[in-house]
Amino acid sequence: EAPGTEQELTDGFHLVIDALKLNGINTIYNVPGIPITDLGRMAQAAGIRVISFRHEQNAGYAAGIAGYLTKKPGVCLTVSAPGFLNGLTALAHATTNCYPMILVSGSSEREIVDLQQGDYEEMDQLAIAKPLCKAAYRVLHAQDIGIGFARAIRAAVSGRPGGVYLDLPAKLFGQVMNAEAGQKSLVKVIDAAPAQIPSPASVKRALDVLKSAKRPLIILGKGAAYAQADEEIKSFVEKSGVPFLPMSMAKGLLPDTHPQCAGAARSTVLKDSDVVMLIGARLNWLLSHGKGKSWGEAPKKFIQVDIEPREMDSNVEIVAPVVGDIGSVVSAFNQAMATGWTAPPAEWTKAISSKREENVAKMAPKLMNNKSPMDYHGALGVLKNVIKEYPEAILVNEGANTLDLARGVIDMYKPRKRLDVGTWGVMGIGMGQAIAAALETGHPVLAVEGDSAFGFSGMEVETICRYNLPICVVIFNNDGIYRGTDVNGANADPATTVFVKGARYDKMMEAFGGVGVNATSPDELKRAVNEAMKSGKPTLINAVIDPAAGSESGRIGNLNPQSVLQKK
Ligand SMILES: Cc1ncc(Cn2c(C)c(CCOP(=O)(O)OP(=O)(O)O)sc2=O)c(N)n1
Ligand SMILES: [Mg+2]
Repeated sequence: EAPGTEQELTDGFHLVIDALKLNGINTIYNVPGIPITDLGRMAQAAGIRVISFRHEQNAGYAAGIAGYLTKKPGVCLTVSAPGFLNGLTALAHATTNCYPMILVSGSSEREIVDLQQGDYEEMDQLAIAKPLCKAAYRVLHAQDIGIGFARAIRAAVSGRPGGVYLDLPAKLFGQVMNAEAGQKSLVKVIDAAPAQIPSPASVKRALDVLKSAKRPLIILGKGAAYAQADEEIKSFVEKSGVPFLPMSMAKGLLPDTHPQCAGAARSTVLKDSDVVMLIGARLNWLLSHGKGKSWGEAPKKFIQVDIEPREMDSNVEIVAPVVGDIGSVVSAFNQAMATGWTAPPAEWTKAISSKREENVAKMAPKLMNNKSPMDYHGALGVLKNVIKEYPEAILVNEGANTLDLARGVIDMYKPRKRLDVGTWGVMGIGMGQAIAAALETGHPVLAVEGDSAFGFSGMEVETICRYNLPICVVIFNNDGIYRGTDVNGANADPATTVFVKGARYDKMMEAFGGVGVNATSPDELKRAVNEAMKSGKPTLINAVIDPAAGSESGRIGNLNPQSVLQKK
C-alpha cells in the first residue's frame, strides 16, 4: 500500500470470532482460562453468547445437545490439557450419539510439545482426541483459521453427525495479518449437510418387504428425531398403519398416546413382529443387538434406514438397507406409497392396542398412590401430568430407576422434547443438557434426576442461577445409587452405594438465589413443580423417595457381571 498508510490488521482472536459468526454459530459453551479467556471476552463483546460453566464436561454435554437440537455444531471451548480432557468425555459422547459438536481447545506450541520440553499444560491433544471423535484438525497459521473452522463444521454435521476436535495453539490467537486478506481467508460453508438421496431400488425393496409383512413394526430412533422431518415421518407412519416403537429420545415424534404407538407393548412387538423397519435407530445393546429372547424365536426380516452405509448388517442381516438422510428417505416412501398401500392385518394391530391398554391400565393405580415418602410411581404420576399440561417443556432425565421408570411413565407429545443419557447410558448429562435446552429453545426445562446422577453435574445449579434459566430440577432422592438401603458389614464406612441420609439438595439452589423446595408427598411435589413451570425461576425440588424403592441398575441389572464364587 502507499507508504505511510497504516495497513488494517486482524489477528487470530478476531478471525476465530468472524469464522464462527460467518457460519451462524452464535453460542459458545466454555470454561475460561489460559489461553482462551480473552477469546471468550471478545466473542461476547462481538455478540456471541458465551456461557461459562463450572466444569468443561458439562459445557461439552451442553454443546453436544445444542447440536442435536439445532443441527448446527454446538461449540465447546476449553483450556489446554486438563480442560481439554474434561471436554473429551463429552466429545466422545457426542460422537457415539451422533450429535454435531466441535470441541475447540487451546493447546501448547508444537515445537515444545514435540520435544516434550514441559510446557504449561503440555499435551499432544490432537493425537489424543483423534481416536475418540469423528474428525480432528489443528490450525497453526492465522490465514488457515477460516478453512479450519469450515472443515470442522462440515465434518460435524455432514453424513452421520458427530464430534470434531479443533486444536488451536496459544500463539495462533496473537498472530496478525492484513485484515482484507484475513476476511478473504474465511469460508462460509455451503450445504454443510447435503441431502443423501436413497436409490429408488432401495426404496422399492424396503416398501415391498414392509408390505409383505403380517406383523410389521417401525422402530423410530433419535436419528429420526434429529432429522427434523417431523411431518414427513408422521404421515409415513400413519399412511403405513404400522405400529411404531419410539426409542427414548424419539418419543414425541408422534405422541406416545397415538393409537399406533406400541411403547406400552414393547416386549410383545419385539417378540411377535415378522418385519422390523429401523428408522434412525441402531441395533445396538439398547435393542439387544436384534437377537436373543426379547426378539422371539420366529425368523424376522429387518429393513434399515440410516445415513451411514456401514451400519447395515452391523448386528443382523438387513434384507432391505436404505442409505440416505431420513428426511429424503421418508419423503421417498411417502411418494411411493401414495396409492395402493394396504394396512397391516387388523388382528396384529388389535393385539397390540389391547396389550397396550392392558399395560396402561395395570400402571394407572400405581401412579395415583399418595405414599409419603414417595415411591417412584407416585412421584412420576405427578410429572406425567405436568408434561401433559406443558407439552412445550423439555424433559431432561438421568439415573437408573429414575431414568428407566420415567421413560416408560412420562408420555411425550412433541419431537425432541426428551433429552436423556443416550446410547452410552452416561450419568452427568443432566445440567449441561438442561442449560443448553433452555438457551437454544427458550422453553422451560424439567430435569428429572436421580440423586446420584445429579451429583455428577450439580455444581452447575450456580450456572443456572447466574443465567436465570427456566429450569426446574426434580431430584428423586432415595439416599443412594439405585436405593439407599445397602449396608456395609465389614467396617464403619458407609456402604459403597449410599449417600448422606435425608440430604437436602434444595438448599444448594437456595445458596445461589434459586428456589429450593423439599417435597415429601406427591401433592407437595405437584404444587412445587407447577409453581416452577409458572414462575420460570431456577428451582430445585428435593423429592424424598423411599430409600428401599429402587432396584439395582434399574432395568439393566442383567448387564452386571456376577461372581460365581461363594461369598466368604
Ligand atoms: C459416568 C458414569 N458413571 C457411573 C455410571 C453408573 N451408573 C450410576 C452411578 C447410576 C446412578 C444411579 O443412581 P441414581 O440415584 O442416579 O438413580 P436411582 O437411585 O433412582 O436408581 S446409573 C449408572 O449406570 C454411569 N452410567 N455413568
Ligand atoms: Mg438414587
